[in-house]
Amino acid sequence: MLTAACKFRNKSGLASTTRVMPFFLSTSATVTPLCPPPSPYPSPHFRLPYLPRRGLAFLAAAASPRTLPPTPRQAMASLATSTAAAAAAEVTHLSQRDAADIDEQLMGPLGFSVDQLMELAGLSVATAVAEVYKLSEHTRVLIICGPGNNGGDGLVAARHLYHFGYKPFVCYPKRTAKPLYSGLVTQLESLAIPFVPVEDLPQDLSGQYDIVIDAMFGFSFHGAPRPPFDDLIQMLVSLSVIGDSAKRPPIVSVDIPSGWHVEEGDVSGGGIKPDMLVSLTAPKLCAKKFTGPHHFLGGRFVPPPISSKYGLELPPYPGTSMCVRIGKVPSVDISSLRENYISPELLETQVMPNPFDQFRTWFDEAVTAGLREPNAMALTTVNKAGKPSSRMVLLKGVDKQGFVWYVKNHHFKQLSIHSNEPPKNLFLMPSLGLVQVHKLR
Ligand SMILES: NC(=O)C1=CN([C@@H]2O[C@H](COP(=O)(O)OP(=O)(O)OC[C@H]3O[C@@H](n4cnc5c(N)ncnc54)[C@H](O)[C@@H]3O)[C@@H](O)[C@H]2O)[C@H](O)CC1
Ligand SMILES: [K+]
Repeated sequence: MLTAACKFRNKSGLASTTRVMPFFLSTSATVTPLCPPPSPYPSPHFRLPYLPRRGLAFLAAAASPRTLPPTPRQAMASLATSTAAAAAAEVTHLSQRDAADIDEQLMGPLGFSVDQLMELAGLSVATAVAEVYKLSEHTRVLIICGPGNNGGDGLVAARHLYHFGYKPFVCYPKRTAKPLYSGLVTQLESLAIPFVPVEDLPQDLSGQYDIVIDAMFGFSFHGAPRPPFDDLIQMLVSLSVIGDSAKRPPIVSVDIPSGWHVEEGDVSGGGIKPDMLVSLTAPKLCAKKFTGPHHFLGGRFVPPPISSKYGLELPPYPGTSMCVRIGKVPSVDISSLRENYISPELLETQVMPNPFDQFRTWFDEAVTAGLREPNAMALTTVNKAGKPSSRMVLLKGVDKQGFVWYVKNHHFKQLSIHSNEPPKNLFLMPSLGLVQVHKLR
């Protein structure tokens, strides 16, 4: 019997297709030990014969691109970010002065343009948001942008979030009449991203948005916030006081929680309490006072001359990631871990008549999607007393005659393959949303 439900997305995570795998029943139980394979896989290895299909049934499970689980690569990146977080106990925090100095040097002798840095900063914000707040539960994102570069980071993040599948809304009340900013606005308009005037925002943002990004002020903020940002900050403060985090959109602050003193933090104690902070280049001193669950670093552009001049101790970015978690990894509520599967139909006409051909196609897709060890399968057997046991083995081949896998010699004795109950194998291909169960008689 072979069952599978599959949703597939390509490496970029932007395209998806839905697949089904037929059940099939076969008629007899035989397991043929084959010639010992070459080292490093000790003998014996076994081939389950291909047997004629008796019937077909279908399991349906699929999802839109918005609800797909992370690819293995993303999962590994998350793991790496966590590992990096643990390793980065001591991270440099910058004064306001040093932050501004570094900015000047990057855009002076080090040859960067503000557009470049802002693009990378905004991309970091978008990727960090997407890493923590999955599309399936957080679709509508309000980005509140200030008049300076922090606001520019927000505009860039809005564009990337749109391309990641989120639905951004932008509140940008004090527009800067420079080509960089008007270009960013035009880009968002071309994506039909709504610009929401301050007066049209509801006093309580919790009903209309799933995430609020605070891109009002960064490291050049000083004094008390002037209108309309004073009211906007208050709106975010009222959100933070809703005790039940499940009932309010999380607040993500870009570089600095707006209204906080850049070095001293939330001096009055009545400021924004963001759930997530994405520090850019390096955390500023105020980040020491950040107590939310998610602190990320972004702005993967710091060249060695800056690192050595300022003695920057920063965690390494994992792989190709644009952000890295810093600080403690929050403990996960295991019961809340779930994927939402929307279930369109799965049609018999969409699958290949021969389930082994179908398996092979999906297996190749799993490899292409970067799944780690897609040939790992759980093999379950039942002994004569009816006691089941499972172990992980590696698939070493599949053709029209069956599946081939290896186990060590002494493990073979424990397989109980000659009992009445036929062996089953199980493939878990989470990045494809695929579980395949094979049972042969
Ligand atoms: N190297 C980097 O890390 C990069 C960071 N980026 C981002 O840029 C900001 C800093 O940008 P900057 O334009 O210097 O300042 P702000 O965005 O913080 O805001 C300046 C803006 O705000 C006005 N303002 C200041 N105080 C107040 C106040 N009390 N009330 C109202 N308005 C105020 C001021 O007049 C200016 O108009 C950094 O944090 C990062 O987010 C770059 O994008 C890339 C390089
Ligand atoms: K901010």
